[in-house]
Amino acid sequence: MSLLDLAPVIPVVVIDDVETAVPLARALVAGGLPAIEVTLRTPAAREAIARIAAEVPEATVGAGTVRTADDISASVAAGARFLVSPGTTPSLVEALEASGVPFLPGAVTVSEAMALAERGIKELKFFPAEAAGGVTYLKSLGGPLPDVRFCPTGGIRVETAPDYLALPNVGCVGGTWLTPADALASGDWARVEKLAAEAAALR
Ligand SMILES: O=C(O)C(=O)C[C@H](O)[C@H](O)COP(=O)(O)O
Repeated sequence: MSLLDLAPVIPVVVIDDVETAVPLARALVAGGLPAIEVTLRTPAAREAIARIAAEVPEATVGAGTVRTADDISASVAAGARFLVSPGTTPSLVEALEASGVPFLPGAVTVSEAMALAERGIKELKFFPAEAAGGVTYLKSLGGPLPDVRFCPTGGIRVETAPDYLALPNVGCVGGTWLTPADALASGDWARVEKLAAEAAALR
């Protein structure tokens, strides 16, 4: 099954305290969102991926903010089952292809999407979605590139997600709104589960 079809929303999570990783993942899964993207933006990220992979088998945990070949090897070694990059460089795409796990490379322009499609990569992250043109822009890409599907991420919230999900070239959306920093800090897993359930029902 494709990464874009696991759930209508991929939660993008920024984990500062590794102790929150497992309860956070459990709350997201309980709410109905099994695919979880842990961004490599914090020092705790790698260990967080490892703990979720080991202790929450119902989750499909992946790494986000993947920028280098080292990010890829460290993430896969930690247990990441998919990889997401904010953008794409020639060396990064080669390393993603060699990683052995599914991946969503970032693209915004028609040329970036065409270059990836030329290599047979037709499931992409569209980042930063809102800032780059949002629903209108993605709808336009669907004309000339109907075979390329996207996971738009960046600035999307529960109120705007349905407009993206209604597009034929959108498989799912990504976002941080399901895991507010204050809920993580206070361990309010019931709130995270509720936000996840609301998102899981979007499609
Ligand atoms: O870290 C990455 O790899 C990114 O590409 C950026 C994230 O996907 C966005 O920061 C999502 O954040 P929100 O806009 O708050 O939903």
